[in-house]
Amino acid sequence: MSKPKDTAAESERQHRETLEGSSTGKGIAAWVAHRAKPYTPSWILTGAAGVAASAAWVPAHGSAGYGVGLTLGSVALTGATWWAAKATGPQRRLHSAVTVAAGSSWFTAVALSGWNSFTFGAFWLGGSVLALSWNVRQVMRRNPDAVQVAADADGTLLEKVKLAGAKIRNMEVEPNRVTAELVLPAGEMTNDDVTRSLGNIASALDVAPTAVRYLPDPDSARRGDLVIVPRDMLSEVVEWEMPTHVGGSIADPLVIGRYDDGTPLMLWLPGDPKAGRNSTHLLICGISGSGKGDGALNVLCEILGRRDVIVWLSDPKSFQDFGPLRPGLDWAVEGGAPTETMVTALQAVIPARTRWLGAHGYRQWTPQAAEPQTDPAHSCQKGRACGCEGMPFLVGWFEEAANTLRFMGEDAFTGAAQEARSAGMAVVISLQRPSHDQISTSTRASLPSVLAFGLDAKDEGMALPGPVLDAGAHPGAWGNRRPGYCYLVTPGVDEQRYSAPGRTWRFTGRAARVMEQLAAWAVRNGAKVDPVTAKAAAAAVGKAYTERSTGQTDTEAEDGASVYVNDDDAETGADGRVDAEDADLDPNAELGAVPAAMANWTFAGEPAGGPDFTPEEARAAMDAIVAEFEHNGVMVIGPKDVMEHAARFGRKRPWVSGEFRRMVEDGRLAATSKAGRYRIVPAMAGV
Ligand SMILES: Nc1ncnc2c1ncn2[C@@H]1O[C@H](COP(=O)(O)OP(=O)(O)OP(=O)(O)O)[C@@H](O)[C@H]1O
Repeated sequence: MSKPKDTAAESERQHRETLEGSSTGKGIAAWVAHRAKPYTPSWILTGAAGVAASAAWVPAHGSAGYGVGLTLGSVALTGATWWAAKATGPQRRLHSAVTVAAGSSWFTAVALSGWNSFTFGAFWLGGSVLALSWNVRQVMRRNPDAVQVAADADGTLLEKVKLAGAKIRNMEVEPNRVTAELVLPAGEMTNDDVTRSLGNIASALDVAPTAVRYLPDPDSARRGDLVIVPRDMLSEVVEWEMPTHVGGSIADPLVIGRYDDGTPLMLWLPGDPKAGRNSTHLLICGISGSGKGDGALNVLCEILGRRDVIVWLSDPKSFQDFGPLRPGLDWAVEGGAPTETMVTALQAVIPARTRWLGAHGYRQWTPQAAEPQTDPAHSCQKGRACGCEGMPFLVGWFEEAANTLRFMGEDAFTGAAQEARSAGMAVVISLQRPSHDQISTSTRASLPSVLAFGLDAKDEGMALPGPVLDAGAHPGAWGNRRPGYCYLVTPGVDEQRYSAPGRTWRFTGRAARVMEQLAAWAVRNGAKVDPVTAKAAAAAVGKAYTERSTGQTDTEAEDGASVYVNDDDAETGADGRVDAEDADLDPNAELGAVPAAMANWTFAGEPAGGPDFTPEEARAAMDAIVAEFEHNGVMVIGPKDVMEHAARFGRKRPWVSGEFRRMVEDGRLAATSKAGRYRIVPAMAGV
């Protein structure tokens, strides 16, 4: 056990003592004095300060040097208190510092000017309030629930839940947490037996199922810590106020709520800061009403407050929740074709970004990569600083992502996700249900982090890793009855915390105004897309990116993008909107000559009534259709999308398929990783 000191047990002993006493007249006075005794130190100290200040007044009176000394002493004492209390909780630290600051200021005032109506009033009013505030803390420190649980969690409890023979070695009782070190009988039981008994332990102690957790000792099959958190400290709803670290780096923690013991709930998208690994992708999941939307807002607001990150976001829900933040996003699209285009661009920028990072000596993205490259150790030119523009971290965010994942196809997603982790990119995917019909096992495995809100119990296995569920995590117990309750599994957080519930902050109407201000801040002070990413995106999807609508006015990056002609970076695209008819087309296969049978399809048997286009006119019409798609920012298409238009001049599906092949040969279309879908090569890329 890490903290042998048992403050709750001590407060319990004091509590028992205060209740003891007799009921005779003398006895009652003695009992009152006895009960009041634990609360007297703060009052005695207040009185002592009064006496000491009166004594100090005599020599101090009228001395300027003494006045300066006292004032400096008061400041120094407050500073020392703040420093000395750094190991305690934030509330205790603030309370101590405020008490010392108020007390020493008052002492200085009396020492210099003596007793008058002001110093007297401040003494009895201020002194009483401060003394009482410490008494209140004393009362609150005792938590009968924890004490009761500790009393119950003895050998009888273990027998009741069929763990007879197990021993409790140490028991630590904190205000709202009991930690019992369990040692199981050698050769008879394993940690798995305790895991299986967690529900029974919760039932025996009459606490919530999620209040009991077991953290097995990784070095032993029969030892571990049984943690019981009797009172739900998360039941209080806390409103979101503002991001925690505006102007900081995306490498600083994103703080999105708190755990049940009050510590901050946080994650690092660029990866574990201690281990220095590659970035992580995040799955946010939870059923409707579980608070997933507010949870996502917590994460996104934290991201947008950082100086070195840009966000591409797809939201098929038409920015219902994210509306106020939209101007702060580098690129924002709704669902359907624009999302498909964004995914294509996201895949296309990966190799360009990885190449740039490698050329500048970064094995992984760091905040330094986002700054101008003035360090010769991070230069693309031998022996001297290159001065290249920095590359901000890129977050690709896909709301209601089940369709997006289907568009991309499993292999395309897992491959891209893997590569993106070393390209200074993180993908955030939000899903209502992480079930097998929504997300495949391998796609799930490529998302190392998860923020799981209340779920359907049968989806728990896909949401959280087995050991976290074994340790007592149970999001299925919440459903949508505990909005904002969540489990966070992510690199950088102590694994023992994975099974501890947390709660995000709630967004209310008032938050919209702050979000607008945050977006405005991001437009002015946040990162702008770097030329490498912008050019790779423009090469892949052209105007869909360069003419994207955002709240940003800086078009520098887009200007740079328009001269980019290297198409290698944009070789792959993705989608899943493939007709059954096209599914067996292999877009990557060698495009041989058009089959003989197809040659005859051309323009034969056109329906009567269709415009009488010559082959040349029909081809020109086809080119115009593709140009129209490009003009509208739809950069990934398939024969199905074109059919409706081609039918108007009497062309059928085989003719359209033939035209697709011609355009691939001409370089106007490029195959994507998905059968039957093609990326329009931006007209400018061939300039
Ligand atoms: N941390 C929280 N504390 C308390 N209430 C919350 C919290 N987060 C969200 N809520 C409330 O829960 C309700 C549902 O939240 P939210 O809309 O975020 O859920 P959701 O999972 O996104 O649902 P849907 O998918 O239907 O949009 C809202 O009334 C919201 O105010």
